Amino acid sequence: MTQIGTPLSPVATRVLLCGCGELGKEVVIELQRLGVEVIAVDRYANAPAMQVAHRSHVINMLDGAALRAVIEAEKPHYIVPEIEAIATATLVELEAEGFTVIPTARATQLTMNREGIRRLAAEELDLPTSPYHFADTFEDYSKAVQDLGFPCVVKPVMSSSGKGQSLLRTADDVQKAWDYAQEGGRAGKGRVIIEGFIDFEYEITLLTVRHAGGTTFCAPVGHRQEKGDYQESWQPQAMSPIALAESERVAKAVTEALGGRGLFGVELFIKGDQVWFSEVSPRPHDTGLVTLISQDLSQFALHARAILGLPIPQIRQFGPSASAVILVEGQSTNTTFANLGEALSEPDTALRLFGKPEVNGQRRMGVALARDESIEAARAKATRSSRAVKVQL
Ligand SMILES: Nc1ncnc2c1ncn2[C@@H]1O[C@H](COP(=O)(O)OP(=O)(O)OP(=O)(O)O)[C@@H](O)[C@H]1O
Ligand SMILES: NCC(=O)N[C@@H]1O[C@H](COP(=O)([O-])[O-])[C@@H](O)[C@H]1O
Ligand SMILES: [Mg+2]
Repeated sequence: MTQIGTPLSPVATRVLLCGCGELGKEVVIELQRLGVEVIAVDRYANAPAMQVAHRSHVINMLDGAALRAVIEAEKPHYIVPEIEAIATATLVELEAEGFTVIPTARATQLTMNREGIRRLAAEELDLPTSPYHFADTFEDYSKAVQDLGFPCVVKPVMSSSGKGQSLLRTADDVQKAWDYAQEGGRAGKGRVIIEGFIDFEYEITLLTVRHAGGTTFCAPVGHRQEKGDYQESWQPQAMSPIALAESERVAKAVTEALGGRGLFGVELFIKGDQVWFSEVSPRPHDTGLVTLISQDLSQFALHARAILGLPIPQIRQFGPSASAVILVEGQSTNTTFANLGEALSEPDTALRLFGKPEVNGQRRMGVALARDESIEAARAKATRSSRAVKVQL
């Protein structure tokens, strides 16, 4: 039987979050609402999720010994990865020693590296993906580009939010895309994936939750990306019944292969009735921020319920909804957000300001949310709200 003990007492139910950005912050809030004791871990102090957790630790999460030390000291009932860049080999060891990793240590290991998840999806599960090659050297990379032809996409195998990613249109792009991929990878220089370009009509994230009662899909989330980074998302994305059924088949297959309990963001490219698997996050997805206004149980609430083994009898979708990011560029540790009266002047709008302590370059610092009569109206409203926010560095 599922039970939750009093936080900060010997019977507490303890969750340790690895990664403390905007997505983790909302997961922590949902866990706090259920009376869970939350320990937040990230590489820098005052990260968003740390500000709402019971306590926090600052460590290099790619350092297996440091990660193990924190986990052994805190003895969490659930370890919840929130980003990809973690010493996942250590998570595999800890799981073998009896710790529970959400959704599974293997899922975090396979998705940390694009090669792991791509080979699983395309070669083991036989799911449709873009054609692809991996390369470690400029020479192999050039051959791969030649084989796939233009346009094609190159990404470091370890990166996220579009870091190090380029679209190659002509031979002139080959050298600079390589140089950028070598700079942009989160673990420094190394292997890249080269993918054939999929000329999709639209792309979706199919939020899929594996919980005690089975697998449940949210309504599809459509989104728009720039340079591999999400700008706006909306729900529901209109789809043909065949494309939706195929999307659910692909999402079911990949999440079943990764196993465990939790919410997954399955990224898919769609053209007519055709569906390609792109990648999957074994955790809430940035484009799923829209569910903070579009569903009674957001993707974060669903993750919390799934982790704790609680039921998810129904997910209520509230109709056309959208999110638009608040991107900030510059350098500051004293950012302020003004003109919020205008940003929230329309009905059915909401804001999340993440509380990130620093901007250095470009950073996602908040998101505007809106509901309306149509997807077009909801997108326009969310974008108006986002643009109304005046950021002072
Ligand atoms: N093979 C492809 N064909 C067409 N578009 C692509 C391809 N690969 C990536 N893209 C575009 O770039 C976006 C980002 O790619 P991808 O999801 O692989 O990057 P990411 O760095 O993992 O991003 P995130 O961490 O935000 O999910 C996709 O959502 C899509 O818009
Ligand atoms: N696409 C993945 C994604 O959106 N991840 C989210 O961004 C945070 C890092 O933000 P930062 O780079 O501003 O520190 C992560 O911690 C997570 O919440
Ligand atoms: Mg992606």
